[in-house]
Amino acid sequence: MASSQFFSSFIHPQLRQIMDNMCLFDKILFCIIHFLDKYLPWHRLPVLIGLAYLGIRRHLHQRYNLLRVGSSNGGKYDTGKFVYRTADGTCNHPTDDKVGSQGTFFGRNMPPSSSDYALMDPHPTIVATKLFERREYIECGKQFNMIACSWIQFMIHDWIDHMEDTKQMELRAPDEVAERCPLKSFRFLKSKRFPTGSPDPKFGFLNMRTPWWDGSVIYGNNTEGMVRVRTFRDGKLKISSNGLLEHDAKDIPISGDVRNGWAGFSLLQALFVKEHNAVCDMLKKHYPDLDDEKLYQHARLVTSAVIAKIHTIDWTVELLKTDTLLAGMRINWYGFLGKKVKDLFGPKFGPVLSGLVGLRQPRDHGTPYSLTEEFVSVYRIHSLLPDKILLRDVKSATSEDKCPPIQEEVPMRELIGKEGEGRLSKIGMEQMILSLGHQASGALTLWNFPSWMRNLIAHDINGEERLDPVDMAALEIYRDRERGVARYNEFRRNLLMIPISKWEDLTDDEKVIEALREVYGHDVEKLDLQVGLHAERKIKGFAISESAFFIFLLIASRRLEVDRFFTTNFNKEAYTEKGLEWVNSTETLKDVIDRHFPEMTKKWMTSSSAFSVWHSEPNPKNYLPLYLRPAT
Ligand code: HEM
Repeated sequence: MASSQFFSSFIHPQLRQIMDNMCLFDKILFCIIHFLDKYLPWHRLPVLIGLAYLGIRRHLHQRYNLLRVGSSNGGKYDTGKFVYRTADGTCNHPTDDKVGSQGTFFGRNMPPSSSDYALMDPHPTIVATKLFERREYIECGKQFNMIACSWIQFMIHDWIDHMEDTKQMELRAPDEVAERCPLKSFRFLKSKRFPTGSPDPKFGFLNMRTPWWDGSVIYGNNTEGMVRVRTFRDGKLKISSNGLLEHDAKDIPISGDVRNGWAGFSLLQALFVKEHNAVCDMLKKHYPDLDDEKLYQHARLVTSAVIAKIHTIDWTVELLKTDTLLAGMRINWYGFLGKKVKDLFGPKFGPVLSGLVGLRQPRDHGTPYSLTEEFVSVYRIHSLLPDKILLRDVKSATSEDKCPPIQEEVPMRELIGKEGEGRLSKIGMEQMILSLGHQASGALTLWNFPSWMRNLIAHDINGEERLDPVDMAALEIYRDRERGVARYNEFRRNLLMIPISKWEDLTDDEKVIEALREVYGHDVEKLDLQVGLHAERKIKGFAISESAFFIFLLIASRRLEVDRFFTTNFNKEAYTEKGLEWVNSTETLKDVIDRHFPEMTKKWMTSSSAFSVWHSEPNPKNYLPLYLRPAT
């Protein structure tokens, strides 16, 4: 009791109750990070101290921010019989065959919101109109390009998708904003709720994609999807002669996921189908006895691991451009001792020194794996999308040009769904990669939500157009509330962050503060999560908010350490020796682009990563220890 009072005196009053449930050791750790949050923000400290802070935070989030929702209803099985990934994500968890399979519950990082605000308070269309809608396109600078934007959609479609209900809901814009709304009202399907069979939480939502990092975005989420994309020859997947995705009789792309696609997304699917097929060729050359099934299975493991690695040590590093995160993400894959030591000794020194990949046993920290409602919410980042794509013309470039001149500006609307597929096939793969590479994505800030998405014809899981257009900006606000995701301040408290007590704690921008007052009055508790994440003052180098980042910190490691195929079965038997070499020698998206388009990056990319604007300067030399630096 006395120790409880002692520690409480250090802690913000609104966080004391959370701390009371911690063991003594965690209370001490919590006091350390709380002290730093108040007085010495971790991102201003030297890299090693910053890493220690993030290590403590990740530990606390693993203990207090992984909540189980419902049960998988699975059972024991013989892991020895399942040495490859299954089509629907079953048989990955070592003792429960259903964990992480298609159609299981989304988990949670915190309890469903306990606030009493009504579902329509304030009306989502008011929030969308007054705080979200793009007034003038704001770019995110040179840090993040349109390949990076397409990439994250490519990943989202690997991991998460809520099952819809058959019940419709209508949102009607209040008079106050109706004149300014492209849709005065719109209809959409509710998210389908299922009882969990347990009191806490009572209801949950199902994920229609497999949450594993298993490449389901190209391979499909079940047997039917897998059969659709395979050629059943030499392990390969279907691809058309122009290098882009093949299409069926209804002009729908043949790929693992076709919902809400656009040209940039389809382009990355095609690139990784090419990668899969190249892995098949390599394996067949070295192991001529492997049949179609084995070639497919090994190549799927290798390609999925390449995708996971690029996301970890290339994409995330561009999103969070700081030396601490550059080191942190490389440590996740290779460990503190770095790539050279891991190449020599393998994963034998444990997760900190040798990284998470190749661990002897998967670790789920007591909660079976799923992705979470809060994870979905922090990835609602549609403001990355611009209004148009600037097509660049290599043929008319001179030898002095660092960037090919603009040939045409294509509105985003024309690049989505079937129309987008048609445009992409005329543009061609090379010109599209190059154009997206040279174009910055949108910034994640208020008043930058694409206006064209406020009157959007969405596409269903079969790639077919929906009948009713939706206002995505308003729908995103509604979705978080419908699913019981905490509002901004409650979200922060649950993530052990200091809550805001006035608008000035969130931002220095007077115009934003005025707009927040207009929508939420003085009630900071009412602030919607999406608005808070977009309005929050950013850490230098971060494209996203710190509040969103702490969810990533937890989940980015979890996706690797919990998966049998990145831990116990990350070995020669599952991947083959040559397959492991392929994963090991591929570090970045640039490596993959170079493999398939050898001249492109040499000529047109000066940036350090294929995810930052290609004509930007390479990163300055950083001060990381040599062994932690990426190869140049
Ligand atoms: C042209 C490109 C895109 C289109 C047309 C599109 C469209 C949509 C639509 C219609 C929904 C479902 C809305 C609902 O009923 O709740 C959705 C959900 C979502 N989108 Fe996008 N999107 C695009 C790009 C992106 C990008 C770049 C991201 C970046 C991460 C993203 C992240 C998400 C997330 C996290 C969800 C929620 C999924 C869920 O509820 O399970 N989308 N998108």
